[in-house]
Amino acid sequence: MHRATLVVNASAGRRKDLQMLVHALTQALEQSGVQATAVLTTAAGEAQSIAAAAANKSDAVFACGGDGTVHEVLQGLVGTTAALGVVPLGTANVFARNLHLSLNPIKALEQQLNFEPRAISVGEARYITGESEVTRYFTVMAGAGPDGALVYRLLAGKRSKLGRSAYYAHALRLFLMRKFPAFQVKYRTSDSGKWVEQRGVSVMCSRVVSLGGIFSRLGSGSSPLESDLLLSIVKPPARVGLPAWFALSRIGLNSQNPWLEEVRVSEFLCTPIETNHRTHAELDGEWVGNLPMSVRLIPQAVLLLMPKNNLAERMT
Ligand SMILES: Nc1ncnc2c1ncn2[C@@H]1O[C@H](COP(=O)(O)OP(=O)(O)OP(=O)(O)O)[C@@H](O)[C@H]1O
Repeated sequence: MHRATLVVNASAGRRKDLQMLVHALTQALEQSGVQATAVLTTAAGEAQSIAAAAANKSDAVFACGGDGTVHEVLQGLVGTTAALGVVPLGTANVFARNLHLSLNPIKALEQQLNFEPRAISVGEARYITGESEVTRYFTVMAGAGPDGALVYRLLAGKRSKLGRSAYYAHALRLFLMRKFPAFQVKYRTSDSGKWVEQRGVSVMCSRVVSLGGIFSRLGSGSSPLESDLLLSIVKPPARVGLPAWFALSRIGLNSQNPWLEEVRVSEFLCTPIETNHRTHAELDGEWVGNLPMSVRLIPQAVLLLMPKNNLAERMT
């Protein structure tokens, strides 16, 4: 690695020492012989264009923030030759945890100086915003239903102030108390290639081993190295399906849950059934809008800094 850009979410987590930290991160790169540039965001959504502009002049672009920052930086890097790196400064840091990165930002950066770029597949979601179709990529998860409603309610600034435990408590209450209408889920199985139709009150498509905290077993067991998508569909009614999903996943009995279908797919499409009800969708923990949404896997879409040789297998 000769040149690296740090894209820093100036509002991630609850850091008061950000300026000093950015200086220390830049120094750590320079001391390793890497020419470093740091750019701080000034507004939500800006990390994407900063990363896209940095991609053609950097070997690696580090998303310094939480999963929302990784998500934005990813949008700017798909299809480029710059590798994605992560410096965890967020609240949940699910992607960084799944990469087995230290949660100490400097240590995480130093770890990745010994990593190598490896092409990974990413999810691609398409949905409508206003009049236009939007395409976005994800590395942690895509979901619709309760998790979409959760991130819709917990807007970014408020969420950061809440911290992890308050966030989980809020999530649990919302999942168990709110009404969630059924929507249609159409998916193509990765083994037979057949299209199957199902009704769901929640879909979750995870690309990581663990979503962390109370979500750790809900949509777990996938990896960014896998060449298909792991889809978890909770079947209606929500008042039975959602508590059963929470309870049985905690004790490792997902396979015994009659209200849960876990299937490996190459693509899926979620469409509302009741037009007077909105079903919220999220990507990597960021609210993106309402159903309909279609999702597929884009092979070898982006380079990710990963442990060398067999250490990478720890992600699977
Ligand atoms: N300068 C900024 N001012 C306000 N919001 C910003 C700024 N830069 C980035 N954001 C927004 O902050 C939001 C949250 O960022 P991020 O996900 O990185 O942190 P987090 O929520 O603390 O971490 P995690 O997602 O891991 O829990 C993102 O939606 C991003 O668009």
